[in-house]
Amino acid sequence: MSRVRLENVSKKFGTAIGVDQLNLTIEEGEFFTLLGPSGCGKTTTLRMIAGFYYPTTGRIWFDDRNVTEVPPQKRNTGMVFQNYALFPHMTVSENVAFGLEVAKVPKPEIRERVEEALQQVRLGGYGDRRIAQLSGGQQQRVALARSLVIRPGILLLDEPLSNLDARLRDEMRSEILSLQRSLGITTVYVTHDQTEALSMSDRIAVFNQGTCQQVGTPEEVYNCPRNAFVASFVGETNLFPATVEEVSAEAVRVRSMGKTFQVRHRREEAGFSAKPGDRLFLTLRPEAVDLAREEEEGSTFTANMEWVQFMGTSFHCEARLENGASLKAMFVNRPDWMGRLREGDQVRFRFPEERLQLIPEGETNV
Ligand SMILES: Nc1ncnc2c1ncn2[C@@H]1O[C@H](COP(=O)(O)OP(=O)(O)OP(=O)(O)O)[C@@H](O)[C@H]1O
Repeated sequence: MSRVRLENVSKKFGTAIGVDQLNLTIEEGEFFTLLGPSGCGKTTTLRMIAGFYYPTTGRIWFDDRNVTEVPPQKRNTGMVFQNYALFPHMTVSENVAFGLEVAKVPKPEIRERVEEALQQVRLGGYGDRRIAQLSGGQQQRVALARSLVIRPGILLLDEPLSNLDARLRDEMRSEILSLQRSLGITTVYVTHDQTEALSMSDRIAVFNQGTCQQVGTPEEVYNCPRNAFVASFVGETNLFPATVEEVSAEAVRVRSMGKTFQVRHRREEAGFSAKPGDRLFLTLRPEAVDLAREEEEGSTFTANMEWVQFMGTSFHCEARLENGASLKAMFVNRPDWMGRLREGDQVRFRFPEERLQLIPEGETNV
């Protein structure tokens, strides 16, 4: 098992920047996810950890070993690719055995280890099948077995679930996670899917345009996003432009959409400071939006319901506020609410002040 450290790592492709000045530490045994939209640099980062790319500048460490320019086969990492990269003309066992054959491991040991790896991914008895005879999910398991059979210190997974249908994805998510937990192997997982990242990871690094925007536990990244990009990429959110009126020890008073809001401080640790006149975003997650009671005043807004979607466990809706801003809201399904949320209706919403947060307007880097 290894701890992985990236120190001021940048990767340029000609003049294009793949990754810029990245500093990351992935702890031993951790399930660590690189999350971000297409082209943000997550695969480039994973490939540098694997040794398929060398950084243009900076250093990579596995524990105390500088591996910056060590070739992939000498790093003891196991990698699962998005398209699995299996050999279609070989059997399952031959695919899994490949790395051990190359390393000239004795035949009886290869047989034993291949069987053990297939058991780990619940493919015991499938050794003689051909790859073409397997479903997508089974092929994914073969790829996983092939990466585990070499007993790597670090497991690298590049969007391993993106070719599977939704139900299989959920199933494989739990399987990969329980395998990782039982082996205790340091794992770096690349995905653009925030649900995968939130549900599987010990910690997440959120990427945008080649830079890391925030590193934290799923709860930290979701509940205390550091900037507008993280707030809107990890989950959905409402962002309303606001101006700071007054800053006290406990709260910041802001003006937004013609109303005044008191927002409790909770960002000192992130180095956030605001002064009167500053422009920033007031944010509120859709699930924090509430319906106002008849007599209620204060932070309430009348809005026109533009659409409502029933999702089974919840209703998702979007409404247009009087000032033209749109508001996303989400309500847990309660049968007694049927018919209360209808497209075209005037609805009064409440913004609970304890759920409001402030995010600096221009901040894009950590
Ligand atoms: N071999 C390459 N040559 C030139 N540019 C590259 C190369 N690989 C990546 N890039 C560029 O570097 C940036 C980061 O790419 P990267 O593949 O790491 O993104 P990603 O977040 O993994 O995206 P995706 O999810 O689409 O794979 C992109 O702008 C991409 O075009």
